[in-house]
Amino acid sequence: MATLSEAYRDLSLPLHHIIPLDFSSVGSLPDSHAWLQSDDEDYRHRFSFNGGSCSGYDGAGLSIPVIDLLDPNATELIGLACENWGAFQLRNHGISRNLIEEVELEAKHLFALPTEQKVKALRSPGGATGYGRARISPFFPKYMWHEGFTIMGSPSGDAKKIWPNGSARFCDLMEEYQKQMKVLAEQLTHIIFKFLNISEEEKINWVGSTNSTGAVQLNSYPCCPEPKRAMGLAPHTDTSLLTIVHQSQTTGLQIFKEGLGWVPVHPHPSALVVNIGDLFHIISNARFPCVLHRVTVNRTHQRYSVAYFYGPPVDYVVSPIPATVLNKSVARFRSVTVKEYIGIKAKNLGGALALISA
Ligand SMILES: C=C1C[C@]23C[C@@]1(O)CC[C@H]2[C@@]12CCC[C@@](C)(C(=O)O1)[C@H]2[C@@H]3C(=O)O
Ligand SMILES: O=C(O)CCC(=O)C(=O)O
Ligand SMILES: [Fe+2]
Repeated sequence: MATLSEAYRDLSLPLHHIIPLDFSSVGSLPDSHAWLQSDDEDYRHRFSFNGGSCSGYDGAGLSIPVIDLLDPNATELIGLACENWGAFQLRNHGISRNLIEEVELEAKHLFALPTEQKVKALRSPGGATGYGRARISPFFPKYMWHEGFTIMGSPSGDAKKIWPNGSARFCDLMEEYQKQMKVLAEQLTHIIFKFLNISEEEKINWVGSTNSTGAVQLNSYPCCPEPKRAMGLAPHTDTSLLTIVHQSQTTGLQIFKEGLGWVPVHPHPSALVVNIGDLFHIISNARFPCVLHRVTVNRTHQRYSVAYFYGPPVDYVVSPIPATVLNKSVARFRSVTVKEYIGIKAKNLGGALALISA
């Protein structure tokens, strides 16, 4: 059984799309990081989303729902949020506040290190884990105001390069976080299957298996001298089945909603953000949108987030589930292995779903 890291092995990126800027050494926005509004809009159109205003938001406070996992109607509320928004915020999710705060603190320590120390764990061109720019960097004309650290399973190989004498605490916390996030992701997957009326026979046999895939991405968006012309994380959809995000108390995350434009996802101290990724979009036969999202930056507050990406084993064949196909009478996507889809997405990003449409 291939691993998630192996799925990325042949999808090599040039070093300039991996090495982040030394943000501490610049006092003004370099041209390489100065975006025109059209850079973002052009890209959004390539995802074939129509309507909505890109810059102005007049949604009168509308945003994704905040759902309590202990609510007796949680299944219905979560299912409707997936249909209407492709995302929601989740309270009473069962992950201890202490663990989340400790993981955020480790991320802050890591990103506060001098660049020469962080680049010791630079992601290699054919690698999947370690320090670097977002993988989507080559699809955009400008670089993002962002640095990331990707973890798949034990981060000890990368962490030891940064802290040769003491990486145990970082590693233990990241492993515990992945363990707990996996349980939550499985619980949400079961809830969503129930909402979709997926019967026992159709139930996907990998949920709860050791082969499901998970990855953690620590994200940092440093304070930016010209935030209006910079981009934290460019518009993208996640490749996962679903993604669970903890955001620090600094605004920046926005999701694109037809008719409304870019809608902010305000940090809620006790909530995690859950969003539908491409794989659930395929499985649900497009009943759930895979939500397009981006991150803006600001002048005074460094922003952090911790994203957990959950998906089936990489050899698993993903296709619209018959119960959901019935609703639309025809399957909108052909079958594809997760590994094959990762490869198509790495070459086509927003065009990947169109390339597997049936
Ligand atoms: C499992 C993964 C999803 C991700 C690629 C990765 O291998 C680890 C990093 C993830 C991330 C985080 C920032 C946005 C994103 C599009 C990217 O460039 O790297 C996602 C990737 C994804 O969802 O495809
Ligand atoms: O920083 C955030 O809030 C979102 C991060 C994100 O979209 C990602 O890691 O894929
Ligand atoms: Fe994302």
